[in-house]
Amino acid sequence: MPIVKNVSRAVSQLLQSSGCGCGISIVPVRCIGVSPRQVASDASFHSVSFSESDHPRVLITGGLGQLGVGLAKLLRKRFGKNNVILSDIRKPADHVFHSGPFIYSDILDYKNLREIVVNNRITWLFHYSALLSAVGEANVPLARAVNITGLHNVLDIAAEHNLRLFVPSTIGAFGPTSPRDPTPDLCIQRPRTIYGVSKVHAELMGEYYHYRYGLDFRCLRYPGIISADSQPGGGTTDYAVQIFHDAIKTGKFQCNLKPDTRLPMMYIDDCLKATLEVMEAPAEALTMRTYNISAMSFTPEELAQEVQKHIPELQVTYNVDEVRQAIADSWPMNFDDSNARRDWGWKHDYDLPEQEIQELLHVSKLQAGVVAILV
Ligand SMILES: NC(=O)C1=CN([C@@H]2O[C@H](COP(=O)(O)OP(=O)(O)OC[C@H]3O[C@@H](n4cnc5c(N)ncnc54)[C@H](O)[C@@H]3O)[C@@H](O)[C@H]2O)C=CC1
Ligand SMILES: CC(=O)[C@H](N)C(=O)O
Repeated sequence: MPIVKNVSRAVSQLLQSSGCGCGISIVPVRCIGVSPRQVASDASFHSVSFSESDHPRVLITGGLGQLGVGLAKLLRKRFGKNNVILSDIRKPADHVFHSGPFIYSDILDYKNLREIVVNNRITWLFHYSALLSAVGEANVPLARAVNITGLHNVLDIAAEHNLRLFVPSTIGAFGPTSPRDPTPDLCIQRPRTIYGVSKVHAELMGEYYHYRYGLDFRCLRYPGIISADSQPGGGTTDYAVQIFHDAIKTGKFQCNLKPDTRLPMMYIDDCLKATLEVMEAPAEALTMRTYNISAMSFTPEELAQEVQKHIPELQVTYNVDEVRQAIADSWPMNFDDSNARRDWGWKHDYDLPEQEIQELLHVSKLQAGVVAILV
């Protein structure tokens, strides 16, 4: 399974593209929906949600976080710019606002969400809104509202309007009593964070709606996701993103986890690829509705060593955050994703060492850029 060498390609990619802030603008939406929730007790939604010859009409909730903008970019390439609507409760950066449709949507506002789905003839919904593990522990009532009540709104609207629904779960859906190395799809799940509890709830509710109402619910348990052009949203695995930003900006990085804390991780391109692939997979290929996906697994110390190959002057220190450390110690160290590989052909790209010559060329370009920034 994944060793630190496997991180090479992702590290190179991340360091190359590191940077990017968030500018902003606003698009208010009136709330005019009035009818009550309508999931009939005998409802059945087994038909496909759009004509196979058409592109899906996509809505992404919580789209301005670490993952949503990249997902929109990928989906717009595939389905057309105007078929993919990003939404959030925050103002989008200028470049995001100008890159395709954006709309305000608070997932706690059921009527507004339904209005958006109806008016835009949405057929696929990617539900990204959430409070992540560390910020969730800091504000449990809000995490409960967004991650659980918000999910209920999304599930009802998806069932009512026959949507194909993707909800990401996480390595955080497991806990200290789960097998940790590796963690299979089906095993004991007793997480000890509100984030983890809400994600187990999402997995179970989505599957229940699938079997009870025929909702086309699809769910992947993501590892910690590393990216360079988007900021992490307050999770336990954030260090693995922050190190790239700090390495480029200051040449110093203070890690809030112990150096030997091993967690499953994935480069963002692999994560988004998997998300699109599972949504496009024929229903008959899916023997389950919730799958682990895996790529690599490393510790802060191993990642730091890898980054130092590109930026030897990077100084790494450790100042452990007890809350995050306790969370990390209860999470999987390696993820077993053999079911995803078997059922719908999941295969990650970012773990193979690059051809030596490519790497050398890449590194020298990279070092030139880094020196220019640091001087
Ligand atoms: N980034 C990661 O490493 C991982 C992410 N995931 C899941 O993927 C999804 C996306 O993750 P990230 O982009 O990293 O999250 P993030 O925390 O960066 O972004 C979440 C977004 O949700 C929005 N949001 C909060 N309250 C909302 C509300 N009431 N209505 C609408 N939007 C609201 C926030 O404004 C934010 O832009 C989440 O569900 C997360 O649990 C799962 C595993 C790993
Ligand atoms: C792994 C996740 O779900 C997220 N990045 C977090 O650390 O909370």
